[in-house]
This record gives sequence, C-alpha cells and structure tokens, in this order.
Amino acid sequence: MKLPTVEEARAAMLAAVTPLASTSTPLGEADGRRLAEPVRALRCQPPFDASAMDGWAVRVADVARGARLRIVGESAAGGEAGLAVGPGEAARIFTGAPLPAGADYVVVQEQARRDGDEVVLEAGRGPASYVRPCGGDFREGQVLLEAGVRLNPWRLALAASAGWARVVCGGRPRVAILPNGDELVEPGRAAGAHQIYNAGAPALAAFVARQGGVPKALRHARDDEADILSLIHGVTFDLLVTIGGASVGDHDRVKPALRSMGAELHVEGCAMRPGKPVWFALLPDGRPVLGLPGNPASALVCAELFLGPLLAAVQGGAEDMAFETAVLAEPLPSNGPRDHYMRARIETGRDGARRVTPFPNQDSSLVSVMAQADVLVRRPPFAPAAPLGAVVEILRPGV
Ligand SMILES: Nc1nc2c(c(=O)[nH]1)N[C@H]1C(S)=C(S)[C@@H](COP(=O)(O)OP(=O)(O)OC[C@H]3O[C@@H](n4cnc5c(N)ncnc54)[C@H](O)[C@@H]3O)O[C@H]1N2
Ligand code: MOO
Repeated sequence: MKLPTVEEARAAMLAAVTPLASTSTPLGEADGRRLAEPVRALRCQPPFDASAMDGWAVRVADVARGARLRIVGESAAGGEAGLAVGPGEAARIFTGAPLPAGADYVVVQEQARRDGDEVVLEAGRGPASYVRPCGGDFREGQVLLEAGVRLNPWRLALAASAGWARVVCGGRPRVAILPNGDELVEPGRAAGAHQIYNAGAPALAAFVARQGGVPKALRHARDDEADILSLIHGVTFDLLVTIGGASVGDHDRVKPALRSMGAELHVEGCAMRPGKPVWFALLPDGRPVLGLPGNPASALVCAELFLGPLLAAVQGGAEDMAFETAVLAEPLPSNGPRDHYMRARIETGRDGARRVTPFPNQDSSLVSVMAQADVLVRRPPFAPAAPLGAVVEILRPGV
C-alpha cells in the first residue's frame, strides 16, 4: 500500500476539522491564542503630535545657534493640551508630551540653556525634529492584526495600545492525551525492571499548552480495548491525541478500540521517518483523533508536523510549515523511500552561514538526541547522497 506524503496526510487531517466557536478573551489570557477576528485601531497612535525627547518645543523657523526664545509654559506627558508656541517662543516639553499648537520642532535639552524666562539655543537645526506625528504608529480604523494570527507578547502590546482590553480568539481546544502500553509507568513512581517511564504525555501536554490548547493528560491505558474505551469515555475533549499502540503489533489496540466506537480513519500511516504509523480519525460526532506512534521522537516529530497545524486549524488559524535552509556540516548518505526528518544541531558561523549537523544515530526511541536537537533537517524521499556544504531544508520546532 502506498503511504501518503507528509503534505497529503496533513491536508487530509486539516480538511476534516472545523474551527471551534470563538470567545471574547481578556488580553491576560490571550497569549499563544489565535485571533478569530481582526484587531482594528480604536484611534490613532500617538493620538497627538508628541515629543520624542525632553527639551524645548519651538517653531523650526526659530532654530538657530544663539537664538533666544521666550518661555511660554510647559507640556508634560499626560498634561492637557491648550498651550501654543508663537514665533520667538518656546515651551518646556517632556518625552511623550503633546506638542503645543504652533510648535513643530523639539530642541533637546542638552543643546539649550535656560536663562531666566528665556531659553538660549546652543546648536542649529539638526536632521531630526524629535516630533512623533499623530497617527505615526497607526491610524484609527486600521487593521492592526489579521484574523488567524497567533498572539504573542509583542502583538498583545499592539492590541492594548489600540485600546482593546479583550480580543476575539479561536476557541481553546481541550486536548485529551492518552498514552498506551502495559510497559508504561508514570514518572515519579517506582519503575519495575521491565517498565518504561511515560515521557510522551508530559511532552505533548506542554506542546499543546504552548499552542493555545488545554491539555488533559490521562493515565496511561493498558493494551486493552476496554481500558482504552473507559478512559476515552471518562473525559471531555475537543481533540484526542493517543500515544503508542499505533503500529501493527498484536498489542496495538488503540485503533481497534476507536473503530469499535465507530471512528472513521482518514489517515493510516505516512511515508515519513520517524512517524510512519501516525494515523488520524474522526469520531462519529466529528471530533478528531490523532494517533501518534509511541517512540518519543516519532511522537514529537509528528506533533510538529501534524498536531501543531491541527491545533492552529481548530483555533481558526493556519500553521504554514516554514522551511528554511542551511548547509550540511557533515555529508549525508542517500535517503530511502520515506521523507526523513533528522534531528540536528545548528550553528551560525562567523561568516553568517548556518551549518547543521544531524545526529549520527536517528533511532526514533532516543530521547537524549531529541533533547539536544535544535532543528529538523528534511531529507526528501530518495534524496541522493549530500556532500558537506550541500544546502538542505530545515524546520525549526515550535517548542
Ligand atoms: N513489524 C513492524 N513493527 C514495527 C513497525 C512496522 O511497520 N512493522 N513500525 C515501527 C515504527 S516505525 C514505529 S514508530 C513503532 C511505533 O509503534 P507504536 O506506535 O505501536 O508504539 P508502541 O509499540 O506502543 O511503542 C513503541 C516504543 O515507544 C515506547 N513508548 C510508547 N509510549 C510511550 C510513552 N508515552 N512514553 C515513552 N515511551 C513510550 C514503547 O515502550 C516502545 O518502546 O513501531 C515499530 N514497529
Ligand atoms: O517511523 Mo518509526 O517512528 O521510524 O520509528
């Protein structure tokens, strides 16, 4: 059976999900969320011509070394406008304060000296007026942030400076995370010699939280359909992510359990490495289920390539897989039939060139390699051997 490519698998998943209802969200809870409606400026910023410096507001025509100007008042940030500066006059002004009517230039205080009720200019006109024009940052009614963008502290600053205390965000998906395997034991517990710590669930919970979702890590299920089903029925979720039990072994019971619930599989496997057994299904009520392979690197690479875009889509956004390029610091052999996402280190040389070194051992069970990696190097199916210095595509993880 020919497996879909990463792009085909992702497209099939994204086509099957619908965005959650949007919610009005206080700025304090909006970091990492997707905007469901654009943010428009309620007014101009700055809302008046403002001084960029502490100094003297004057008319530019009066600026000359040695000029003496009569002081007519003071304008401080937060002060009411109303002051006017006429020819031959100056007003004391501070950074961020409104420029008095008639003034169009600020002499910085280091270039002026007060002499009684006059100010004496000690320099001529410079290239900068130190005036921030009204609306110079943004204008009333302007779209500042488009629907779909992911909020971050910089963008929250923009929404706040435009006057918004709340923004409309895509609904936060509740993401149930269901690890599977008789061998699993929770970190912190005593582990038998035959047991493996559940590393997948904490990692994916953190991934989900970073991408705007609300993770709900369940206890791990035994390799038993009834146990899997009772855990699924016992939790409320918008998206279910399972870990492990995805492959073809006799103990891989997750897909059979979901099939028994009437789930319809849309993706079953992908021509990628790591992550080949990844799958995707819809429950009869339309809620999506993403099945990640159990090997930690497989689960986490699939989280990058599929879970991130799915979380963006249900929140009303889009995650474009923005590949960059770098040059290989080590030669690579030719690639096999699967699209290979290699864990690698990246360094920027003094010449500004980015060099990547894929780790020699790419086994999908290696958590230590995953933790040291900065980027994924993409090797397309059947890519020929690549010499040192060859340009390769890289993907920076969203972690
Ligand atoms: N005969 C075949 N065997 C396998 C194939 C195949 O095509 N034919 N595919 C291999 C590939 S590729 C992968 S990837 C694995 C993934 O299989 P599963 O998704 O069924 O994963 P498990 O068997 O449940 O576990 C694999 C491995 O990962 C450990 N694991 C599982 N869950 C966790 C967790 N939450 N935290 C940490 N580690 C976990 C588990 O103990 C196993 O060691 O199948 C290959 N086999
Ligand atoms: O695809 Mo598996 O994730 O290669 O080990």
